[in-house]
Amino acid sequence: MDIAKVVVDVPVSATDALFDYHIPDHLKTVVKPGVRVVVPFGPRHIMGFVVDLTDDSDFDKLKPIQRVMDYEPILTPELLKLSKWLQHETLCFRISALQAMLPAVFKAKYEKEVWLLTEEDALPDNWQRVTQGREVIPFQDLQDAQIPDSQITKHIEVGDIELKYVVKGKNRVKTDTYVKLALSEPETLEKLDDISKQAKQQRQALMWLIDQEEPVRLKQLQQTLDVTRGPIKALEDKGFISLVQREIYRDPHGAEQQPSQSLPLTEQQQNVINPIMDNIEQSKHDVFLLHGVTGSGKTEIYLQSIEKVLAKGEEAIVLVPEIALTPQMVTRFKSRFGADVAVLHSGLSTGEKYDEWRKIHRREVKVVVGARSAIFAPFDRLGIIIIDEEHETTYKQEDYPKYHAREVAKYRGDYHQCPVVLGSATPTLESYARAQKGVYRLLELTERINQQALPDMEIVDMRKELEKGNRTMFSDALVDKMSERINRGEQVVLMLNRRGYASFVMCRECGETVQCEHCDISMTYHRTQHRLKCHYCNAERPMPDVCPNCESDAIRFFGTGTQKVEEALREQMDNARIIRMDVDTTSRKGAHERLLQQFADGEADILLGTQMIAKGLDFENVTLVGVIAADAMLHLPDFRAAEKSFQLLTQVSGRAGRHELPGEVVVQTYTPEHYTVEMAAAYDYQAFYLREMQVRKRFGYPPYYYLVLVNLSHSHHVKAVDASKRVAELLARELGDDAQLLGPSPSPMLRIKDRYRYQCMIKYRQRDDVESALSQLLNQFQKEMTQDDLQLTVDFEPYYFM
Ligand SMILES: Nc1ncnc2c1ncn2[C@@H]1O[C@H](COP(=O)(O)OP(=O)(O)OP(=O)(O)O)[C@@H](O)[C@H]1O
Ligand SMILES: [Zn+2]
Ligand SMILES: [Zn+2]
Repeated sequence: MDIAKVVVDVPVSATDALFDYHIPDHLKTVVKPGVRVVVPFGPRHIMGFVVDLTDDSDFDKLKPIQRVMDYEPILTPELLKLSKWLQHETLCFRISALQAMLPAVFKAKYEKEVWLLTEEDALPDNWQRVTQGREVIPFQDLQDAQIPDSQITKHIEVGDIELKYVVKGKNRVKTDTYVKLALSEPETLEKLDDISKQAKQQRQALMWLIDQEEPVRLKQLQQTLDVTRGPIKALEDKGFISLVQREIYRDPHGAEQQPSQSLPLTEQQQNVINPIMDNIEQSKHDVFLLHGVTGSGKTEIYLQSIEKVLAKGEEAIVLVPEIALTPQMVTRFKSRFGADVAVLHSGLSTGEKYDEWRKIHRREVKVVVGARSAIFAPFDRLGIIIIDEEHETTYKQEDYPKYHAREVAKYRGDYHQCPVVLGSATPTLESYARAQKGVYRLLELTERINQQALPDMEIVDMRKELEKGNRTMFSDALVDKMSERINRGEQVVLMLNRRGYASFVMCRECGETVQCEHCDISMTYHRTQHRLKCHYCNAERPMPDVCPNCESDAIRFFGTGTQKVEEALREQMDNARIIRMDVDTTSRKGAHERLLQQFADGEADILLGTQMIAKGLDFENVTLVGVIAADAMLHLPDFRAAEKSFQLLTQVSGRAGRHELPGEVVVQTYTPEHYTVEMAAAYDYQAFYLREMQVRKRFGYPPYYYLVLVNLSHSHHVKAVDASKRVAELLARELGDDAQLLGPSPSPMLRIKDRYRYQCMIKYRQRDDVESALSQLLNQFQKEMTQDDLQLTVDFEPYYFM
């Protein structure tokens, strides 16, 4: 086969096809599906992915592949196939789909290095002339010496060498110094007399090294024997030992964990795990919806299912929402499966992500715990996929490809014939409805472990507080209960529902608010820097002293930011020790973990934070949860507002009373009569589901209809309006009879970053009714998108409507 089908790195629809290239003879053994190549394209050379090999082409006179970029496939055949499916499902470019599956290192600028895994003399002469005693050599040196690609591939395949990508700049493969004997054991013993009897440390180090089978880390030697650098240097100078640089993995999660054993399951847990285990045993693919109240032991179900999968010699993917990917969560997996676990999340540096990916690619780990993109882990013997907190909206990617990890999981589960487990205390309506219809298999855990009761939820009507004359942001009930806990040495979690709230600046004289110059939104006041920031475009400016409109000095900030709550809290409870967690206090790397650790160590009484503290935390000593503004997001222009509020209230109350001590929750709200608040307080998921389904049915929203959102933006308002009309016309003409077109209408945030934004929403039941219309739309507007400033996106199953 001497023709390669290549997806080239040019994201415009005219090029979104496979291109045929001739494979020159010297690259025959190297070019395989899943490797990247450099190919001529017009006047340039560009990168492309080989996705297939073939003998025939409809074209004669094919151009040749210029060179290869990878010497082993970086994508499996399954993932290549999946990229095609993604392209079709999300209407993205194939190249975007392929790139979404790989760590950023493959997109970034990088250099290649060749690492010797064998003794130098095992390599042919032409290699030794290049290596010259080095264990790591720049790839360029091989090319300069004109070593053929086919030879490189061969040596990689037999394991003589390994090729590594080094991101240019800071992220290098990380190394450490190792010590090994330079001579054989008898030679060493023979020469031992060269070392003076006084040099005890040198002798001791040498004798210890003789007993080691492998080179050891210098640090380990120094620590074990308590020797300084001097004696080591002396041994090296005398030719007894050599020091070499070896690769080590960055370990973002620190030291070894205490091993943990599986717990004997409760009867409910046993009933729930049985069907999953059957699936694993029979290599069957079902989608399970594990609906379990908070603290019901869902994680233990995941752990024991994975154990079974590993025993079968297969692999597991566990998805966890980004903000729940706390050290606590990671520890639960690492302590059960030790070094078999890789962790992938956005907090890692490019280099760290690449390290973790490589462990998977080389099959050095069997379990991946990660955020959304971990769904693309390049395993080839997948035995289970678990999505914890399946209702989390972060599983949907907002950039191209706009995929939902749940759908990718189902694709991969079907491909590998293995179970997919979706877990949540508050499943999405979509998933629960599917379970009701029998599309998913419903598994329920209705009790907490040890029959611990779910914490009592008290609803406080803040309007009544105001009537009573309480003008603070804390109700009397909340303050009393907080003091009580602090006096008893227990801890409190306080959540400010920040969405929809912020501290904005307003003039009390004329009512002027300070808006961002580029976006339709009030700027947010940041007390520490005494500056105003826009949360959409990051624009900043100093806090004005006088109103820009009327020059009055009565300009103040309003609203409830976490900083402001913290101050109020300090005023009201002067003996309380408070840790605040929000975007400002957690922006530095590792800060998130450090704050949680401090709280776990009892260094604070109150953990105050935004949504980011609602999930996954499991602190023994927390007996009170307070929610400051439960309804803050009930009224957002989003048909999921009620569902999201219900989920958040349930999640955050689940943080209390998870262990011996009983828990309590205080929910402050201005709309206590709203069914969402009432039903969340009663922990009545069923009732909420039924009620909310009626609403969805009445207004024609998911799960009764599918949605697709067409967003467009332009820097000229008139052009944006004009384009929106033409988009709507095309859609009205081309959509199937059963699809409903709504719009065009201005987006709720009309302007962001100086761009005017419009949208059309389509409701449909059959994909056939929308697919060809949307493809045509993208094709027709392609030219305007590349040549004019128009941006147009199609978003299936949208989560973001602003
Ligand atoms: N079979 C068991 N026996 C004893 N303890 C258990 C058992 N299963 C789970 N636990 C413990 O119960 C606690 C709650 O379990 P877990 O965190 O798995 O619940 P969860 O349903 O995942 O909770 P959430 O959804 O709130 O995060 C944990 O401390 C866990 O170690
Ligand atoms: Zn802005
Ligand atoms: Zn004013």
